[in-house]
Amino acid sequence: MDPEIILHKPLKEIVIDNPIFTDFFHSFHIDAQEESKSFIELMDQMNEAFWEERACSRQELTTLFIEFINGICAADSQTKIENLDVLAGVNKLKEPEKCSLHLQTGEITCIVGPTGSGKSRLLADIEWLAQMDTPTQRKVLINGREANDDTAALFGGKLIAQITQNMNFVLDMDVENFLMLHAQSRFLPNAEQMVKEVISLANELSGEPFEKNTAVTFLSGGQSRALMIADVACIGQAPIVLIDEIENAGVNKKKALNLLVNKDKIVLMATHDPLLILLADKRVVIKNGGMEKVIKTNSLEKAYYKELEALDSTLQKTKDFFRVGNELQSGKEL
Ligand SMILES: Nc1ncnc2c1ncn2[C@@H]1O[C@H](COP(=O)(O)OP(=O)(O)OP(=O)(O)O)[C@@H](O)[C@H]1O
Repeated sequence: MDPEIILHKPLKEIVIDNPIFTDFFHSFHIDAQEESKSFIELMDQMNEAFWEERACSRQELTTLFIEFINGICAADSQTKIENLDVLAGVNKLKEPEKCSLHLQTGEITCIVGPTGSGKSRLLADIEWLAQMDTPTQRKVLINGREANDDTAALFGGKLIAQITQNMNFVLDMDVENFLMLHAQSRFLPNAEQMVKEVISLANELSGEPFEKNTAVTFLSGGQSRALMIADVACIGQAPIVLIDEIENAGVNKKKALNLLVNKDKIVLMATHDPLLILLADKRVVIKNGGMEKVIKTNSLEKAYYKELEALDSTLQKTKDFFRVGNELQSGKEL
């Protein structure tokens, strides 16, 4: 964030990009949300009454604003997640794990392994910011440093978002109000616009569209997951997203992952789905509760993904054909 650029940017864009600036403008009674002038342009047109009311000079306010920008830059560099490491612990037999795991922002990593091998345990260790205090004795590092409650506190409870198969709502509220509540709790100045975007994205991800006034308790499993993914991507600011098996969730998996990765997050996903596995940048193989090896998706696998995608699309078309009550008559319908 360059102060020189911020000083010349329309105020309404500044607060959309970084809502925390709203506080600064608010304390000087400046309505930034509607202001298309830049800070410098605005200062140029202010009269004596403006400065008297605020008990400061143009020079003082500009200095304060630059200090505020620098403060945000310093906080940003502290709270920017670049990578996460899971240092090897032990498997279920208490033998040392064969490898550690390194995750980077903008990358998708899958966790693969047979049922019961320990995929969810690995996600739980990260969610827990394990420090050799779980059965696996793994240690989680964030940006190379031991993660603890203070690390989580730096993000105000927004460090990690989790999306699982068994997500149910118990809230008696419609989709729009639910999202609005979340957006407002994150102080997003463009909450209404963001809520609209989340609903439209969720409807793109889910096979069965829903309305903004649908009660969240009425959403199907797939619709809930689609809503959660769109919410995590757009409103939630967590830089680390853990996903436990979305393969049967009734969402457009590829779109969902692209959406999350475009927002520059670390995405780690336990899955049995070969499409998701090949869509990822790499995968960690779990055996007997231990990390066995990390495999980078190679070019052959990436090419094979295309073949698999064509098969998957045929399967999807077939599912859609039968689930709306069609029958095969001539054999040419599909
Ligand atoms: N290294 C370990 N040490 C001790 N217990 C472990 C270890 N890894 C996994 N476990 C335990 O093994 C059990 C099964 O693990 P988990 O539920 O993570 O498997 P999974 O691969 O997610 O299974 P599924 O594919 O069925 O969802 C859990 O009780 C988990 O706590």
